[in-house]
Amino acid sequence: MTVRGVVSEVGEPKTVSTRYGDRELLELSLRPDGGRGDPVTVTLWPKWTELAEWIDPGMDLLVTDPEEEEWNGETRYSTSKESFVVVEPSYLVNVTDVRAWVQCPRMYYLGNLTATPLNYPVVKGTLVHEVFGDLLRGRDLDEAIEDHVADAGLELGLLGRTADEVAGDVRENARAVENWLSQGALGQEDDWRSERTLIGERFGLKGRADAIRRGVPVELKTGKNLKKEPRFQDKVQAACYALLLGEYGDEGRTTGVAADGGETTAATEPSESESDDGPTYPDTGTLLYTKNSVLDRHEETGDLSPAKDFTIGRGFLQYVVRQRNQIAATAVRGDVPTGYESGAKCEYCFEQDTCMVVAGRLDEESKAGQIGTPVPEEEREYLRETFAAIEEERRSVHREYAKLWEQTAEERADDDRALIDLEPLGQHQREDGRWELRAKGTDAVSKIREGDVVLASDGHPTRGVAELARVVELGRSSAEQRSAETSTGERSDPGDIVVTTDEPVDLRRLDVYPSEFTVDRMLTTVHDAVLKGSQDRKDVLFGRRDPAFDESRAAGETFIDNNAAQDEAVRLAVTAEDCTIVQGPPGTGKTYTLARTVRELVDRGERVLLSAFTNRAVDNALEALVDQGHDDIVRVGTESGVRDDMLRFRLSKRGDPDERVAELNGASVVAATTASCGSRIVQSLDFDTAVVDEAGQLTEPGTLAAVNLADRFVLVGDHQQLPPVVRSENELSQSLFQRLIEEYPDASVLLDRQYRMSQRIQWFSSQEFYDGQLRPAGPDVAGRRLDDLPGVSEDALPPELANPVSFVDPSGHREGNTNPVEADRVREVVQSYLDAGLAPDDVGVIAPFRAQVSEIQRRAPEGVAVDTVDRFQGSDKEVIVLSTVATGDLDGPIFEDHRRMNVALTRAKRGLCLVGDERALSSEPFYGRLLEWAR
Ligand SMILES: Nc1ncnc2c1ncn2[C@@H]1O[C@H](COP(=O)(O)OP(=O)(O)OP(=O)(O)O)[C@@H](O)[C@H]1O
Repeated sequence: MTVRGVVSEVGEPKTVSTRYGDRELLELSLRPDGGRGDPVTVTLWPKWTELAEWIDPGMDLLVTDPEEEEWNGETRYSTSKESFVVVEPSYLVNVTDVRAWVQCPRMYYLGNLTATPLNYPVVKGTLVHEVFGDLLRGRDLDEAIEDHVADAGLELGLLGRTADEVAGDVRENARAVENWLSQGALGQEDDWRSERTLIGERFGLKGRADAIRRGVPVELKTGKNLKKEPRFQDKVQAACYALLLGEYGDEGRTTGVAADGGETTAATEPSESESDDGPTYPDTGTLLYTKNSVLDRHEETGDLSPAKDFTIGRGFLQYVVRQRNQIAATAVRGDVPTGYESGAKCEYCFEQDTCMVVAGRLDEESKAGQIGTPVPEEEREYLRETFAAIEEERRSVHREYAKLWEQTAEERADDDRALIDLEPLGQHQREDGRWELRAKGTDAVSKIREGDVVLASDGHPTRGVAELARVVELGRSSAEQRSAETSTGERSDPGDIVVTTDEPVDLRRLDVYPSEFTVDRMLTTVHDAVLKGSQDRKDVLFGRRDPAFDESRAAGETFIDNNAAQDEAVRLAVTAEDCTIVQGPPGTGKTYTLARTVRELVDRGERVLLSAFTNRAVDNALEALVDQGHDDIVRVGTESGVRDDMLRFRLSKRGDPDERVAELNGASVVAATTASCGSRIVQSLDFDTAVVDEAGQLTEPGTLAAVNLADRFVLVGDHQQLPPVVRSENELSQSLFQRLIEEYPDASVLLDRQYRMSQRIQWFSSQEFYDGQLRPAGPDVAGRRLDDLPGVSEDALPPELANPVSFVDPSGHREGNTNPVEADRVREVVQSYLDAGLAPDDVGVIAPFRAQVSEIQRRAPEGVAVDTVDRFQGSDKEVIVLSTVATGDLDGPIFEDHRRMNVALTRAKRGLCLVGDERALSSEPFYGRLLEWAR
C-alpha cells in the first residue's frame, strides 16, 4: 500500500516519549488525488523527519507501506520500519547524480553545469565499459578491443594517442573483467546480462546499470580501490540500481529484503508492477575496480582483488532514497547547493578549484570558498532565469517519461509516441555481440524515425522487459507501400522493422524515448557562454555595446549583383567584428546567400562552422555551397542523419587516429547540426565564424552551442516563421535571433525579394508579417500562373478554384483533431488540380494536426505530399491546399501562433486553396483578414 498526495502543511519536528524512549517525529498534511482530495495526516518517524528541511507545501509526496490508524474518526498514516518516503516521485533523478550528491552536493551541481571536455580518462573509461559489455555478450576480448579502439579513432587522434597504446591500456583493465567472469562461470549456474536501462516510477530514479548478475547490480569502475569494501559513493550507486531492480521485480530474485503489503486506499496510486508480495530488492551489490588488476602485488598493499561485494540492507536503501529526495527537492525549489548540506571535506576534493571559481564568479555561497570577482549582475540574472527555464523544460521531459506508465499502449499509439502490437519475427546475435531484433512492419504512423534511439519492449516500456534500441529499418510507410502496390498491381510486403539492442527482447512494442540530453546540453552551453565567453562577445550579448563593423574590409566590392539585400547581407557578414543577423522571409534566397557568405569567408582565409537546427537544413546549405563550387567540407553527423548525396563529406570517427584528425582539421568548412555542435569532438574545435541557419527556430542555448565556438557569428533565419521547439512556455521560446534582430537593427538585413510566390499569393504574408516590404524578385515571379506549367490548363479547374488564391467551405465538423468531411473535400480539391493537369508531386496538403494529416493521407491520391506545417518548412509546391480543421471557433494553441500560418501560406508558388469553416475563421481578426484575402 502507498499514500500519495500534495503536501499542504509541514509541521515542526518534535520529540515525543515512546516505549522505546524519546523519538523525533514530523507531522504533515497531504491532499491525495494530486491535491484535490481531503487532507490526510501523515506522521514521519526518525530517518524521515529530516524532510522538514527539504519539503514545502505544494510538493508531491509518496509514502510506501504506511501504518494506518483510526483517530477520532479520521484515518491517519505514519511511516513503518519498511516505509520509503519519496519527494516528488515524478522528478526522475539520475543515479549518477545521487552518487555525486553523496560525495558533495556541489559536485552534483558542478557536474551538471560544466561539460566534461574531451580527455583521455573519460574516453578510456568508455572503452573499458564497451569492452565489458561485449565480454558479457560473449565476444572475444581482442576482437572487442580492436573494434572499439578503432571506433574511437577520431577522439584518440584529437588527444594525441596511438591505437596500440590505448589498446594496451584497455586490455590491462579488461583483464579484471575477464578473470571475474571466468570465476563466476565455474561452479554454480551463472546468469547475467549487460547494460540495462532502468526507469523507476516509484522512487523517481533512472539510470543505466552496467550489468546484472544473478539479480545483483554490478558496477564497473576504471579506478583502483585497495580497501576491502567498495567506495561509499559506489555503493550508493549500486543501491540505486537495487531499488530500481526491485521495482521492476523480474530481476530481484535473490534472497530479498522484506516486502511491502497488500491493498490500496483511496489515497493510493496502484502500481501494476507490484506482485502481491510487493517488490523484493537485491540484498547485495558488486563493484568491479578494473585498475586493481593492473597493480603490482609487490608494490601495493591492501586488497587487490578487483571484485568487491557488499550487503544492501533496508536501512541503506532508505538512506539512498533520502539522498535522492534532497536532489529532487533542491531541483524543484531551484536552489543552488552550498556544500554545507553534507559533511564533505573540501581539502581532499579534486573539484575544489572549479568549485571556488564558479562560486566566485557567480557569487554563490560555497563551503570551499570563492575565488575571483563576480560577473556583472545582469549576467548572473540571465543565468538564473535561463536555468529556471531549462529546469522547467526538464520537468516537461519528465512528464513525457511519466506517460510511459500513465498512458495505455493505445493512448501512446494515438499520440504517435509508440508502435504497438508488433509481431516479432525473430532475433539474432550480430558479430559484434549486439542483437538484431525484427518485427513485422506496420501501417501505423508514429514520430519514430530510422536512426532514433527508442525503447523496445515485449509489451510495456517500463514494466516489461525493455531495452534501449536503435532503429535500423522501419519498414515502409503506408504511402510508400501503396505506391508500390499500384505500380506492381500486387499487395506488397510492408517490410520489416529492424532494431539493434544490447540484449534480446521479444519485439512487440517501440516507444519514443524521452531524452534529457538537449536539456543537459543547454545548461552547460549557457554556463560556457557566461563563464568562458570573451568579454567582447558578452558586451554584445548583454546589450552593453552595439556590434561593430569594419567597412574597409569590403570597400567597393559587390558580392551578389542582382539582389541588393543579399549583397548587403554578405557585406555585413564579411565586415562584422561581432555578428550579423540575416532575416530571410520565404523564398528570398536565404540558402543561396548563406552559401555565398560562407564561400566569401573561406576565400578570405577563415575557418567556418556551418550549422543549423536540422540535418535537412545543414545538407541544403552544403548543397548550395557545392553548387557554388566549394567542396572543402567535413560533415559531422550520423549515417542515418546525413542525406545520401552528402555522405561523401561525412567524417568517419572510426579509423587511424592521425588520419581522422587530419581529415577534420584539413577542411575549411565543418558542417553539423547545432545538437552535434555540443558533442565533445566539435566542442574541442574553434572557428573564425559560425554561420547558423534556421536560427529563428533555435532556443538561445541551442544557438550558443554553435556560436560559442567562433570569434564571430552570422545568424540566418526568420522569426516570423516557426519558433523554437520547446515543450514549456517560457524564455526559451524566444530565439537569440529574434532578441538580437530587435536589439540591433543596424547589424541586420531583411532579404526582401522573393523567388517563389506569385504576386497574389505573397501579398497577405507581406502585409501581415513583413510590413509590406516583401516583393517578388521580378515580373516573371510576380506573374506566375498555373497555365505556365506544361500540360496544365486553368480553364479545366472548377470555378471555385479558378483564382490563384481560393477559399472552400465544406460545412464539416471538427471531431477532436480531425474533420473528416473537410478531409473528403480536400481530396476533391486535390483531384481537381490533378484533373487540370498538375502532377501529384506538384501538389501539397498541409493540416494543423497529425490526426487530420492521417485522415487526409488515407484519402489523398498517391504521390501527393500531406503533412503538418513543421514538416513543410523549407520546401515548396506549385499548389498548396490548406486544411484548417477548426469549426465554430478557433480553439487551441496551434491557431494562436500566426507564424505557422505564415509558413503554410508561403509554401505555394502558383495556387493556394484554403479549406475551412467560414464562421471559425471569422471569429478572429487575423483569420478574418486571411478569409477576406482568400475570397
Ligand atoms: N540572387 C539570386 N538570383 C537568382 N536566383 C536566386 C537568387 N537568390 C536566390 N535565388 C533562387 O531562388 C530560389 C530560392 O532560394 P533559396 O532556396 O536560397 O531560398 P530560401 O530563402 O532558402 O528558401 P526557404 O524559404 O525555403 O528557406 C532558388 O531557386 C535560388 O536559386
